[in-house]
Amino acid sequence: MTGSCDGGGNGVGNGVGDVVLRVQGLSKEYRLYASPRERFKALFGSRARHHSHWALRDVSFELRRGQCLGVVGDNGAGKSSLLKLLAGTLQPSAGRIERQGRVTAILELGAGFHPDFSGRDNLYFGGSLIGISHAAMARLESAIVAFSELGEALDRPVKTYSSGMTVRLAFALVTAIQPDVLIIDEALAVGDQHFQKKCVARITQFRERGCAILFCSHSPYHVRSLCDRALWLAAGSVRALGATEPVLGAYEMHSRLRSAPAAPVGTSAPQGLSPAPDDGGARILSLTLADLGPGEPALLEHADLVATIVVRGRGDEQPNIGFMIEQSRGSGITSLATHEEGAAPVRQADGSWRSVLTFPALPLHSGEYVVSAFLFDASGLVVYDQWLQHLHFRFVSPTLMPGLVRLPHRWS
Ligand SMILES: Nc1ncnc2c1ncn2[C@@H]1O[C@H](COP(=O)(O)OP(=O)(O)OP(=O)(O)O)[C@@H](O)[C@H]1O
Repeated sequence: MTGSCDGGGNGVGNGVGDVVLRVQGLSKEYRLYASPRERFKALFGSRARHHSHWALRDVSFELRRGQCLGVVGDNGAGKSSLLKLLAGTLQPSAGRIERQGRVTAILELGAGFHPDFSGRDNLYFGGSLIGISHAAMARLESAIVAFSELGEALDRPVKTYSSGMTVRLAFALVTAIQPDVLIIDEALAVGDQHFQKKCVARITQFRERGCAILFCSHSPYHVRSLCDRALWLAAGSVRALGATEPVLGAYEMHSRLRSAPAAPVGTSAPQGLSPAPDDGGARILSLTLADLGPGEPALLEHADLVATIVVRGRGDEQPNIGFMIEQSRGSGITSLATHEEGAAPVRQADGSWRSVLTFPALPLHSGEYVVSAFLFDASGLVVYDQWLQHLHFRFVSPTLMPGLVRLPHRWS
């Protein structure tokens, strides 16, 4: 499920500053056999009966105290293999991993729980697997139980828990002790919106106290928000490593080229609308564009683009709203968010929140475009809801020149 291990004494910190994780020449070979029979025969013979698949080849990097490294890459690039190697649940075929201090991994939350044991018994059982002694667990138990909010369910067998309850218990357990290195796979936060916020708050708090984080994600937004460095894995090798923005910019360019042509044109159906049932939590209620005329996609009949987004927040929390314009087939053009610009949504009489975003004299050339809306929490880290590529529109620019966007400019 998850793990913690104490890498103290491995020597990373011996006079090497504040490096807490050092990976050198790390490689992972998976051996693929044509059949179980071939695998069995390989145990007794000297002849190689497998095909090799190198999921990772010669990966090297360092992580320093307080740093957050985002790992990105296409499907199959080797991200999960890397995380499992760092967590110690997989053994490398070559290379070295040096750790300093406590390393905790949030991977496959709850997978190691015993279904017939109660939640409480699993705390002691699971705790012992991640280096928390019985005595230490007795001290931590009440805080873990409080964080998981499981109440009396704690004494029921885990097999009676919903998946949300299981991950709440697992998250509370593995993060009960602040690690020196935290490894997070994809899901930054787990469970419902309320628990997601708690998870993000705990992770952020760890980071503020100097915990190094290695975070694997398909969400460039989260990598940008959280990470100061990024590692791009391509076919098992390091394609780029460095400051977040240049690495992500290069990775996004690669993704765009790979996936073009992108979204289908001509539909105004709410694609990507959150499939979650309405549980009364925060969500986007509407996204509209003013002055859309007839046609498919609709023609924007005004030089200004005016988008109105109405959302439902959580309690009294001030939500944040994001908006993105993309070409219908091709590149993103601009993304904006209220928390980036100090432009708080306005509370309406019915309790909803509303932002109106105006692009005066829309500086785009003629073409077909699509817009998306996002709903964030107060911090901008938790994405409560997103309506991806929700509305397509056509725009005829007064400019006759070719291109995509009229940049601010000056002739002299
Ligand atoms: N147990 C395994 N046996 C054989 N091949 C494997 C095994 N696990 C992963 N692979 C292969 O290793 C490569 C890297 O897989 P990995 O899961 O690490 O990639 P990933 O970047 O996490 O992908 P995704 O984003 O799709 O989760 C892939 O080609 C995958 O098919």
